[in-house]
Amino acid sequence: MGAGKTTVGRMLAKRLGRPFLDSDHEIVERTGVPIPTIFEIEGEDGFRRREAQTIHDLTGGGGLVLATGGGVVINPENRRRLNETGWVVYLNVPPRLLYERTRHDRNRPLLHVEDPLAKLEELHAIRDPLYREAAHIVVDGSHLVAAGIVQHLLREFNRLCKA
Ligand SMILES: Nc1ncnc2c1ncn2[C@@H]1O[C@H](COP(=O)(O)OP(=O)(O)O)[C@@H](O)[C@H]1O
Ligand SMILES: O=C(O)C1=C[C@@H](OP(=O)(O)O)[C@@H](O)[C@H](O)C1
Repeated sequence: MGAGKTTVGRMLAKRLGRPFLDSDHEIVERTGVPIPTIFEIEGEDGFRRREAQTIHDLTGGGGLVLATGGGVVINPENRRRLNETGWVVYLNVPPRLLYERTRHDRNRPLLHVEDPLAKLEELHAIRDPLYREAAHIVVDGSHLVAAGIVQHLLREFNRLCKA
């Protein structure tokens, strides 16, 4: 949901010396069309099926930093798969800031509504417990400096690996 996962994920991957992948980008590559077009032709259900297949295909091998679309947690199998195959980070950003960071971008079909802030508030309320269920680390993504979030994550990964 425009929480800053690309910014933070790329920086983290660089620090870890691992490749960075983005599941939405992979879906666009596979279909050859932008995400709003998938929603138009196949509806949200069609997009979610492609998303689940992509998550399945990109996880399990390890050795990479994967950014996922904000709705990936709706599907219990996605939550389980992500949680069991890697360290999952929930980058939590309040709806008002999500709105600020996404309002110039037309690439999010779920936000093509009259009141995108209200939609973000609704989605955040529904999804927050699901992100927490899937995640090993919950981090405040409203931090101003992405590098600070990355430093924090590196310390947390270290702690988890030693536990
Ligand atoms: N820590 C941050 N502080 C301020 N702005 C940020 C931060 N992280 C991301 N942004 C901005 O928010 C927007 C969305 O970030 P991005 O990383 O592309 O999000 P996502 O991949 O989750 O959609 C971009 O304009 C980016 O510059
Ligand atoms: O929140 C969602 O359900 C979605 C978020 C989008 O990704 P971002 O999290 O990058 O916006 C994209 O996967 C799709 O439009 C659906």
